[in-house]
Amino acid sequence: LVHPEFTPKHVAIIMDGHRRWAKARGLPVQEGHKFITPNLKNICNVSTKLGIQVITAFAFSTENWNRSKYTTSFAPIYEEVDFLMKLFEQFFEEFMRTSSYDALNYGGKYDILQATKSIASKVKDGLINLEDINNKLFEQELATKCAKTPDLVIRTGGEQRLSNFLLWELAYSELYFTKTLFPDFGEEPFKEAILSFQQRHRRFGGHTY
Ligand SMILES: CC(C)CCOP(=O)(O)OP(=O)(O)O
Ligand SMILES: [Mg+2]
Repeated sequence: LVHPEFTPKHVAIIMDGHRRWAKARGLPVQEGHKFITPNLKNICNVSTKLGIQVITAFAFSTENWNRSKYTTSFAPIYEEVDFLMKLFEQFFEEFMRTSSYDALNYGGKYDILQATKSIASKVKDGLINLEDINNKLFEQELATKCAKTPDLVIRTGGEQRLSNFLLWELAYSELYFTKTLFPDFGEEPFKEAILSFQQRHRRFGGHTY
């Protein structure tokens, strides 16, 4: 990697392409999802070596609840979702000690709306004044607390969209899209994303060349 001093401190990852990977091999979709834990573990280990402090992985969105829902006479069955939830339980058991955290049942618009409602009710109750509302106060109301905005967001699987992920936090993050499906997203493709970041010229809307 060139310029190690320009390594991003916070990398967000939209893990995508699990089902396509499985279908291309004639496997059940769960075989694609199974790569979440080992690949994230690998990415966290590589990140530690590179000096990346935080990994935020988009693991399950508020919209993902509608997956493989079919109803029996008793109740809706969420086969794929149940499998993913069990996978996340295993993930948290393995990962509680690292600084990676998972965006689970997360939606950017939902988070912005709940922060807005919380602030509005505090203004109504006289706890804060309108003139107190600024970026810092708003960010404290977000579930993510906007602790550290991602320097880089990577999306695997070929799509080039944010899918309602970290809509406030990604204001000036560098975007990196790769066709590589997440099950194939190992150390080398991850390092290619970091190398691409290191060659960017971030201006944050400010100074010109
Ligand atoms: C829920 C999420 C981690 C799964 C990401 O992969 P995916 O199921 O969207 O896979 P496809 O984009 O290939 O359908
Ligand atoms: Mg997908």
